[in-house]
Amino acid sequence: MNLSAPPDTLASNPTLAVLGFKRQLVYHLHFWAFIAVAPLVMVQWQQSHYLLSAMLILFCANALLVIGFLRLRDTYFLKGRLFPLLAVVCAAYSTHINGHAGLYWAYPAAAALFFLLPLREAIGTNIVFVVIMAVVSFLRFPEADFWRITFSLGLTCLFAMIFAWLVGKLQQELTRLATTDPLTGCLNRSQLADILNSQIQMRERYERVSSLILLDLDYFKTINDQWGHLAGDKVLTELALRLRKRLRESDQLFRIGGEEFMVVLPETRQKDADALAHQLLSSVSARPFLDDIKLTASASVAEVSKGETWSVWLNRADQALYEAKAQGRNQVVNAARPLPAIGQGGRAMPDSAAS
Ligand SMILES: Nc1nc2c(ncn2[C@@H]2O[C@H](COP(=O)(O)OP(=O)(O)OP(=O)(O)O)[C@@H](O)[C@H]2O)c(=O)[nH]1
Repeated sequence: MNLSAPPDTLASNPTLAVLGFKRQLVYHLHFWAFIAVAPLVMVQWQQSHYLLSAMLILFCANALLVIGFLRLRDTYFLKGRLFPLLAVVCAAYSTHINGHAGLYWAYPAAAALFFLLPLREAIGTNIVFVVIMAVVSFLRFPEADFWRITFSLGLTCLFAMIFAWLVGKLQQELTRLATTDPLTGCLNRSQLADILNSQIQMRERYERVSSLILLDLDYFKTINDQWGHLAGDKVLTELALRLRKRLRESDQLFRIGGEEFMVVLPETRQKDADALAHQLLSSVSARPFLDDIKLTASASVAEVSKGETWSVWLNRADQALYEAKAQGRNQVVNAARPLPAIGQGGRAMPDSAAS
């Protein structure tokens, strides 16, 4: 059996990258725990500690299953629940029968729990663990040792908890930075394919139809030229605020280019998306930006069609936006619906002809 780590492949988006790192962490923890514990099965057996030996066999079997499932099925066997349970029970029982020789295993076990379980579960499990170890130490060792063990194990848990909490925060912050545009706080292109694909799946599986709107400011270059880049930035920030104000919580707002935005509207038909696009354009033109910068925008609307890929869907919207610009700007154009595929390729049909 090949026990090397699963291959590192480049993740297609930041969320998948974080999941990939977690997978590697779980894999390595189980792998090295297996290497460390497997010889102890024999040692405990030779010392006639059959129950402990059986528990360690279970621990090793679980480690092998987790490693195997990660490699072969890309899933996390029992979500790692057996590792903490067995580690806690084995460490406590081993301390009870082996004294200090068993106690040493409590420290790596306590730290490992923070990397395998969600933070709250790890804290709860470690509290139970420290209490069990305190009881075992109280029964097994002199009082001075009981205090030393309880406090040193408690401190180990505390340090591991702080570290795991900070790593979790760092992961969240890095994911946020990698998936959002720093100027406007909108989503950036990194998750665009995944989010459009999930809407396509809703369409294919449940007939739940989504639409998207592309919105692009008109003659934005002149704003930069006339008022400066900083004013241009402020206009973009205010635009994102105005758009967000009009959208629902479930809608997703992307900044996909300099002054181009995209809104993904789950469970929204073309007709409703078109009405919303008109309202968004009104929210741009109704009031000047930064008190006296008057602006308009152009938009396109595209409802997802059966069988199309996200790039075809986005491309149809792009073409319609191009038309809105070409037809004089400050207007909404509905994307052409694709014709049903004949043989290899279907051609797009204008919306008016489709309806
Ligand atoms: N201030 C600012 N300007 C940006 C940013 N990103 C892109 N731009 C500018 O946006 C302008 C886009 O210009 P064009 O693509 O010609 O589009 P436009 O002037 O809006 O013209 P139409 O789209 O054809 O109506 C360029 O001048 C870019 O420099 C940004 O983050 N901040």
